[in-house]
Amino acid sequence: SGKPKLTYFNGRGRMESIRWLLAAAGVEFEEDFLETREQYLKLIQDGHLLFDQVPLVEIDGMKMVQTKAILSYIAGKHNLYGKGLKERAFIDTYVEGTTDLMQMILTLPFSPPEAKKKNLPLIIEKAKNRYFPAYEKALKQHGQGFLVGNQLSWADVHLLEAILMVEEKEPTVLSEFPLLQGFKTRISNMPTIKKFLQPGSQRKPQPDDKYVATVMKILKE
Ligand SMILES: N[C@@H](CCC(=O)N[C@@H](CS(=O)(=O)O)C(=O)NCC(=O)O)C(=O)O
Repeated sequence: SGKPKLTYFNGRGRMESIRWLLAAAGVEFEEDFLETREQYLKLIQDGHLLFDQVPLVEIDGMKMVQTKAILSYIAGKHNLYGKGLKERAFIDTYVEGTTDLMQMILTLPFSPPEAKKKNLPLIIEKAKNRYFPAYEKALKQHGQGFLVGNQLSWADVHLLEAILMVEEKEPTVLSEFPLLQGFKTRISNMPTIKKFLQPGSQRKPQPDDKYVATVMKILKE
């Protein structure tokens, strides 16, 4: 069908940033949800998972794995990777920061209850005192509507995803960051992103116990 095909569990995990970026680029995609360990083992036996891991994205005749490689490919293909080496370097830097922040949140549901209780406040503290101040400063210094250059990039999409994810845990997290508040409104209202934020889109809900149990069952972790 020509549309990229995403193979992953029916939940956010590492694949959610790929859904965001494809949606922001206005690219329709199909999804294959892993529900059983047999499905996962068959992908491995058929030689589709280079490192026996998902996300798997079939795109342009390639079976891509490794989330960052997939995201970079999509960003490069859809003009979301800036203009030139320096803009791309800034985008990579900003994306690594939001990756570090989102990775903390991603692992929460798979942590034991006492770790969850301890780590959530630490994540909010890092968001408020390390990550969001950095992006507030970046927006202030760049003085444009976007983090890099004068157009939407992978960095903007990734930061919006991270802001919404932290707000799900702490709704007032942007109260000290006026530029990020404006950024959130501006980027959320871009047509392709606005559409992805509407109910009924392929955006996934927060992970619940069922999701965690399914992933553990499939991966036997
Ligand atoms: N660096 C890889 C890591 C992928 C990864 O660890 N995937 C997990 C599933 S999840 O963490 O995304 O939920 C997996 O397939 N684990 C199976 C295994 O590592 O044997 C990426 O970014 O894609």
